[in-house]
Amino acid sequence: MERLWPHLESLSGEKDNSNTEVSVKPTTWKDYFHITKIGITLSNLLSTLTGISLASREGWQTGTTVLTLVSTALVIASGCTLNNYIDRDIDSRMARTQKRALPDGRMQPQKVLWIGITLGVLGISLLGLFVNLLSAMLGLLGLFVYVWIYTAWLKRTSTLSTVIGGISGAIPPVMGYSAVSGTLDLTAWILFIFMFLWQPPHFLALAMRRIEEYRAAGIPLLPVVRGFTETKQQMLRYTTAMVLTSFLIFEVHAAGKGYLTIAIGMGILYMAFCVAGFFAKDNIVWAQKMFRYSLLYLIAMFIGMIVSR
Ligand code: HEM
Ligand SMILES: CC(C)=CCC/C(C)=C/CC/C(C)=C/COP(=O)(O)OP(=O)(O)O
Repeated sequence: MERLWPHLESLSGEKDNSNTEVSVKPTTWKDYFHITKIGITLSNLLSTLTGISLASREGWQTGTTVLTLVSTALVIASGCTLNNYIDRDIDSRMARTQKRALPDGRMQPQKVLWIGITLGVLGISLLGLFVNLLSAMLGLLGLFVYVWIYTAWLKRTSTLSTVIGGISGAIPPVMGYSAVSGTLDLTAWILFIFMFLWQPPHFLALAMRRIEEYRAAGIPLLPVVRGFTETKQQMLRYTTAMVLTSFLIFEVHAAGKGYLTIAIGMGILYMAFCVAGFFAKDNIVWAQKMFRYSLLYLIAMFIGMIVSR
């Protein structure tokens, strides 16, 4: 295992020397939240809530909603914690990530590994025992794709990492939907495709903004390998497909006219932002705005789906 995936040494029980270079500092209570990437966990939870809402047309079931949110949060937090564990070597090479608890020596890798495993076992068990088997299986699939396929393998080796990683990011809303409906119907698939398509423009904007750091860390992202023009073309393609998919949520009567208004307005603006990128004087400033807009767009769309029936 060591030769193929040197960053996974402790999984095989071998000695972990990854942060022996840095002094061991005391762990703060905040570190326990931050290793779960609390911002990403909570935003994924909003997507789960949206899935629950779309499937709850007959009215909310409070028990199922609370149980689904708590157990899905545990599964996502598990994925993020295990991502922090596996990525501790590359995280120490980038300014954005080197102050995290592991690269900074505030937590021991073995401890983080066990926290990640415990959260995952707890979340999947709760889903399987108290929600349904389908949502538990989806959680397991999301965890597998995010931790093993994306983090341990593709992130270090291929520009396809973010596209394949997008499968895991598209699963939480479907977990919410299937927790209530018990099925994977057309609406569930549309939701999945919408979230899948949202992610490449979201992340490619960040990858452009931080290109020098990613290049230095040796991560083969699209802007690093193919340059800015190709990246902008791909962002426009994904965004166009995502905006068209967003209209289908109205077409299948999963959300109402209020939602459609938001989808059209915010969608056209998103595409206009993408086109503006080809004329941008400063690519980094443009990319920064695109990243922020990707988050604003998603929050507005989720609120539209939840509120407009
Ligand atoms: C291929 C999939 C994805 C990739 C590669 C990705 C990557 C990233 C990265 C690297 C950051 C850190 C930005 C920074 O530190 O400056 C980030 C931030 C963020 N992402 Fe994503 N992301 C993905 C999917 C998602 C999904 C599915 C959601 C929500 C449903 C999401 C929501 C957010 C939010 C809210 C932030 C800002 C808050 C924070 O950094 O804690 N991302 N994303
Ligand atoms: C069900 C389940 C577990 C779903 C996973 C949901 C999830 C956490 C989605 C985010 C996907 C993703 C690729 C984030 C970036 O990680 P990164 O390692 O590129 O970010 P970093 O560079 O900031 O560490």
